[in-house]
Amino acid sequence: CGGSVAATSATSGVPASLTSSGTPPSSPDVPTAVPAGQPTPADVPPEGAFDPVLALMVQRLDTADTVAAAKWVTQQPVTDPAREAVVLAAAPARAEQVGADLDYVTAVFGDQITANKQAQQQILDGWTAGSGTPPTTAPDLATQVRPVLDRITTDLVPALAAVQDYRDDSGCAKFLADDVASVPPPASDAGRAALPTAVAHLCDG
Ligand SMILES: O=C(O)C(=O)C[C@]1(C(=O)O)C=C[C@@H](O)C=C1
Repeated sequence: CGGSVAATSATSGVPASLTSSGTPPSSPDVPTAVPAGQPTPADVPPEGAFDPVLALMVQRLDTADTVAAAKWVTQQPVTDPAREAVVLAAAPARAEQVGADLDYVTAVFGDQITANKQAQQQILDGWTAGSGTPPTTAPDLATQVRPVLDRITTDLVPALAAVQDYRDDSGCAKFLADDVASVPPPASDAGRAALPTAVAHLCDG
């Protein structure tokens, strides 16, 4: 017999399920619950809401010169994972004390460390490149510098608790940008360059 390979007859089963769709929903003459056409004003934090947070972030960035000096003199790398773990444990511990949001505090402190490293690196790169005079002495990191950072943690966490409810405001990012531009900035070029990193997670949107 002829060995035909292809099926030749149309299947008799008709896909009936596709034939009954396609009726559009009736046009919506039903009244809507929310009046249309009203622009929603942006939810904006109160004036100066982020000022205490920003002041502490600036203080923290202002430590970068001293931290960098200590690292230059003792020839330590910028990144100290063990110390980062200490900072990133202390911040949520403080958050639990003051009722701050743990995820918010952790995200913001991650940014503080990144920003501090960014500033330190810029300062160290400058010394390496021969701009400015590198230090020959520096305060001790463990006994003189890190206690300052620890004190800032103690203060920054409750300051974050005070603003955490504004982070979802539709006007948060714009308001924050204006606030950042209006507060006294970090003292050094490196600190000023790192400030956007420090504030990166203050607003969600
Ligand atoms: O304590 C240090 O050694 C710092 O450089 C400061 C800091 C911080 O921002 O807390 C930044 C980078 C290090 O990896 C650890 C901590």
